[in-house]
Amino acid sequence: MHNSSCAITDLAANEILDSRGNPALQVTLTLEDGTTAVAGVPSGASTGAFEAHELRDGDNTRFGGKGVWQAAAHVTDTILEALRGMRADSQREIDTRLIELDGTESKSQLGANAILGVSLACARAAAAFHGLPLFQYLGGSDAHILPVPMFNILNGGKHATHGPDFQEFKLVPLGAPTFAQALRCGAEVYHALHDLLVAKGLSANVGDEGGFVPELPSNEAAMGLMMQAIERAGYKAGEDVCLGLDPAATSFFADGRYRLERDKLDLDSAEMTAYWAEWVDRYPLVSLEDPLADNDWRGFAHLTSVLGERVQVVGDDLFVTNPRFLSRGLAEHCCNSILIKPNQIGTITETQGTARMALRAGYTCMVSHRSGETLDTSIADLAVALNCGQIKSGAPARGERVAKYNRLMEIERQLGASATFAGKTAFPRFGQTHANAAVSRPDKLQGRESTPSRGLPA
Ligand SMILES: C=C(OP(=O)(O)O)C(=O)O
Ligand SMILES: [Mg+2]
Repeated sequence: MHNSSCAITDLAANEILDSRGNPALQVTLTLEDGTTAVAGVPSGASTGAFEAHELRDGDNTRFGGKGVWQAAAHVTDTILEALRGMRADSQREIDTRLIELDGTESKSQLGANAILGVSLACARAAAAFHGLPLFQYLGGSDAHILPVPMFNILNGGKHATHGPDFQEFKLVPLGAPTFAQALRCGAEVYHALHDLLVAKGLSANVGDEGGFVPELPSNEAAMGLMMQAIERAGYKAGEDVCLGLDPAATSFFADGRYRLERDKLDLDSAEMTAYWAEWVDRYPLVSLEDPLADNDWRGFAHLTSVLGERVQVVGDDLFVTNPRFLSRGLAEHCCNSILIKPNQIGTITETQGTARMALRAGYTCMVSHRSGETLDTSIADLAVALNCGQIKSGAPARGERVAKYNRLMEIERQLGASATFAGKTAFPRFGQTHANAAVSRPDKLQGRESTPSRGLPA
């Protein structure tokens, strides 16, 4: 059945600023019946080596970052010419056409930013045309699971200066009964951490994703602060709230060594794994993302064999949302979870394909924002569409981060009685982990925190 009013008639593209103040691409798509949809494309800082190519203008710098006018021109010239007249609700055909049109493995001809902007705008327009919310259009009538949010409340690595070596220290409020209460918990612990930092005379400045960036004597001191903030906010660590990490280890890996400046340590891959094993013993960690560098496949296989029964090991830079790298990971038993970032692969169809491939293989999936974000909230809908149960979108503060969390609350309200918060079920290893380590062994934890060489300044 052909309905011509769903046909694509126009595409517009322009530069906007992302949350770091760098140019980002915004695409507006129009259908024959007058429906319009807008999509914004985010941008990473700690990018994986094999991510789809984000097209940036040469040295034509604007606003302190490189522009996206070339990508915008591809949208309004080549892509519009190819898609004009196609039905917006034929997402798979449209994405296939975009891939063919580009013709490169890395989407470097048209730019993955141009391609994703169109792919997303197309999905949004089709959803609007059919009178469906985006999560239902993408996920069908069974899309009902609200993801556990991971709140990155303490920033380091490439997302902050003078912070810890590790990029993200995250709260995982898996014990909450609803998404809205998980969000409230995240905000309360975030504020408790702020007050704790002020009380200790530490900086409460924030990094790219809205988390605080205190200057600390060791990386582990950040874990101590997270635990104290949870307690200060009146929650029970290991029960109401667990912890997640994204060290983004590629950023401190060179010549086969992991160099931790804060800890004055220079480790090989096996020693880095042993370092993480100690943290898994000591803290209620449920998720460990990119604990090793993105070319350390053997190291990942070893780490997964040692820790994979107890903790979620997530491949972000390792898999770059790409089925080719995920296949290698499945074959070599690397990780048991994948991060899903639409702009790492470039189309909605491929993003959903990689996520479903992972879920079929028994891997968990976490949908993710980028460190340079726009106000686009598509990832919130995508997480519900996939029923995958996990999302990360930074701190529960800053407009571009809370836009996604607020959208999830809206979806929860829309779904009403059908809404199901993923909670602990999103973490199949939760019961087997040492998730209660901090609760059942407070003496050990306290001991570590008061160790002078590793402890916080008074
Ligand atoms: C969100 C992340 O950072 P970026 O967008 O800088 O890659 C990440 O590494 O998971
Ligand atoms: Mg990451």
